[in-house]
Amino acid sequence: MSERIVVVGAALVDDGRLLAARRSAPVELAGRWELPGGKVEPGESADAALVRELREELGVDAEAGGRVPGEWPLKSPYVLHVWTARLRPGSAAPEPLEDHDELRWLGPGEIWDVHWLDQDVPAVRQTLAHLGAAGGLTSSGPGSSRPGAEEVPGA
Ligand SMILES: Nc1nc2c([nH]c(=O)n2[C@H]2C[C@H](O)[C@@H](COP(=O)(O)OP(=O)(O)OP(=O)(O)O)O2)c(=O)[nH]1
Repeated sequence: MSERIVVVGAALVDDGRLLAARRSAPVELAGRWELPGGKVEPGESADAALVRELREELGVDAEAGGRVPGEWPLKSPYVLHVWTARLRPGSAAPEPLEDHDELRWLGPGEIWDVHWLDQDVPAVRQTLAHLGAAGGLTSSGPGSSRPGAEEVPGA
């Protein structure tokens, strides 16, 4: 029997930008970018895990929104679920306290400027579609960079 363990990743959005975090460990993931988050513990809800992980890793007071539809396989036995999240009023700004050595807030035209973990690319793409449908971020995918495409002239 194979047991799956859910890793929750946060699509933390603030002021129309998505937070990306560069992993500092383990060595095979170091230097690549991900959605901050971590493993859901036994008996813990996914949204509670997300809030806990964001507090531990980034020092922020966040609240979970909704789950982005989909599930992405990571190294067995892990699977990635993505939840939208936002900072609560009065939260500290995120800092790379644990697991990461750099953070970047990415605007709609910058999403693919960072070297996401390979396994995160489809999750990020789906997250953008989800956020775009909700009136949030929009961006074209990796390899289809169209500078300025998201700018709507003449408003
Ligand atoms: N948080 C997160 N982990 C990811 C992503 N993509 C990806 O492959 N992973 C992997 C890295 C790790 O092997 C695993 C999650 O581990 P973690 O180290 O972030 O979780 P954690 O804080 O609960 O870990 P732990 O040190 O307490 O055991 O999933 C992602 O976008 N976000």
